[in-house]
Amino acid sequence: MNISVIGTGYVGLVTGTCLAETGNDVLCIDINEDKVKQMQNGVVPIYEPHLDVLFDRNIKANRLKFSTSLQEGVNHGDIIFLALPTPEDEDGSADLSYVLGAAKDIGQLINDYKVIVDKSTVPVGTANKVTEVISKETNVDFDVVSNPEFLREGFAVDDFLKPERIVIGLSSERATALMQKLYKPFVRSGNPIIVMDEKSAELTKYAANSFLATKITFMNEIANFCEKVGADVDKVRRGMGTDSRIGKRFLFPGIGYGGSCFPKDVKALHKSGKDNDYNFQILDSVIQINNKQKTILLPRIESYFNGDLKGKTFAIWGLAFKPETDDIREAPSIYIMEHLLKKGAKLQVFDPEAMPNIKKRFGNTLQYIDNMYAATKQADALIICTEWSIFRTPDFNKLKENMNKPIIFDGRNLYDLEDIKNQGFYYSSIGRKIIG
Ligand SMILES: NC(=O)c1ccc[n+]([C@@H]2O[C@H](COP(=O)([O-])OP(=O)(O)OC[C@H]3O[C@@H](n4cnc5c(N)ncnc54)[C@H](O)[C@@H]3O)[C@@H](O)[C@H]2O)c1
Ligand SMILES: O=c1ccn([C@@H]2O[C@H](COP(=O)(O)OP(=O)(O)O[C@H]3O[C@H](CO)[C@@H](O)[C@H](O)[C@H]3O)[C@@H](O)[C@H]2O)c(=O)[nH]1
Repeated sequence: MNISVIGTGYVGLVTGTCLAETGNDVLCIDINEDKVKQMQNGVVPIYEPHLDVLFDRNIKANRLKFSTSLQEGVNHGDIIFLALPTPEDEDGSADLSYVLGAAKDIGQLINDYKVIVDKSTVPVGTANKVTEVISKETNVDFDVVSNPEFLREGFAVDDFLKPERIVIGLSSERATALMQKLYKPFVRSGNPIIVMDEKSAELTKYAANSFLATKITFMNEIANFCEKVGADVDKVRRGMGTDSRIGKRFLFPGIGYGGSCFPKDVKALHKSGKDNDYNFQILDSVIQINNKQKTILLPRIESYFNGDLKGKTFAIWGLAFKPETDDIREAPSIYIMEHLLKKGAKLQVFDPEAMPNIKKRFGNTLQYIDNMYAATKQADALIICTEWSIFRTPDFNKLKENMNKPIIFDGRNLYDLEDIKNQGFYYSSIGRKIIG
């Protein structure tokens, strides 16, 4: 099939590449000329594991192409995916200007039947809005489909190729047949394509993300309580997670959830509630608790140094909002670093992939070190914000040699308490007793 994807970010580029991988002829459109040039030159503009192999293969096979021209995109695709940003607006709602703007432009450009697919995360009722906007511009026949995306950054290719489910919200038989045909190769494992109405599909996405954010937040509260009463959240987590009704995943406490999705999606669902005369009390709490959790290490660090951080040097390991991505959107590291800089601290930072993005935001206020050990030289403490695998088994002797004092504040609970005690570190983590 001929497919167009409008927007080549984490979702659009993965969607386009994976659809080319199953034999479709895909044209990806982006407004960012530099990005399009890079892709036309065979360069993947984001860090996403395994994407480069598929990207290369499909460009070579002539199934994956790039352009800045929406007109070309509209002419090319039988199915046109909208993978555009839906960032948080000032009032917490999802900003639909990118999606509705593209819908209007498409309406002015179509001249034969198209299926327009909302891949972006959009509030209930958006498919109707997209339909209205396009209808105002054209009399040509078209269908609008809601097809929310559930991929995780860092695992995006695998999640797209082997999805646990595909949710499709639509009301037209013609579009149903096309979407079923498109997704057939991805559900060979027996995982379902779940077809429903547009509104339910739109809400499914927000419900899933908000539930996961709530699960994490619940565990963060349990962790905070563990510290009050002397329990160990790692043990509690294992004790709970083995109950199959609860499940082992997404029970890891830490310095809050971040990223380009959970923070904005929880707020957008909360706002949708308000707009429809429903008060999502649980989400209100989740938002507030997570805001606090992001900076939970700061009072501990300040109290350890008697409130005086001026001139202190901190090594920061992990800047991305999670491992295996270069994405720093709503990363807890940002909030921690901004606070420490305000207090006059010097920060020596390291991340395997996210340093260029952090540099765009922080400029030369940070010392960017391209080696995790070198970042700890003369540091008064090490602060861990992201659980990259390479941080899991460090050479503790090297750390002790490098640092002024062996002190670690760990926002991701990477180390075993007994091990770290034997190594002679002061160690403060989340929901576990302080060592040292
Ligand atoms: N990132 C994720 O893991 C993820 C997962 C599932 C769903 N989503 C949702 O998917 C949507 C896209 O997210 P993302 O992370 O891929 O965004 P992104 O910011 O990484 O990418 C968006 C792309 O759209 C381009 N763009 C903006 N305006 C355009 C226009 N008018 N025409 C063409 N291109 C345009 C930008 O240049 C950019 O390349 C959002 O609604 C998000 O909530 C994201
Ligand atoms: O036990 C856990 C699991 C995750 N997190 C944090 O939660 C955030 C989100 O993590 P994750 O869900 O792995 O990453 P995303 O790439 O943001 O993916 C989420 O957001 C996407 C965008 O909507 C959805 O498509 C995915 O299904 C959903 O998992 C990160 O800050 C993690 O550090 C925890 O603190 N504890």
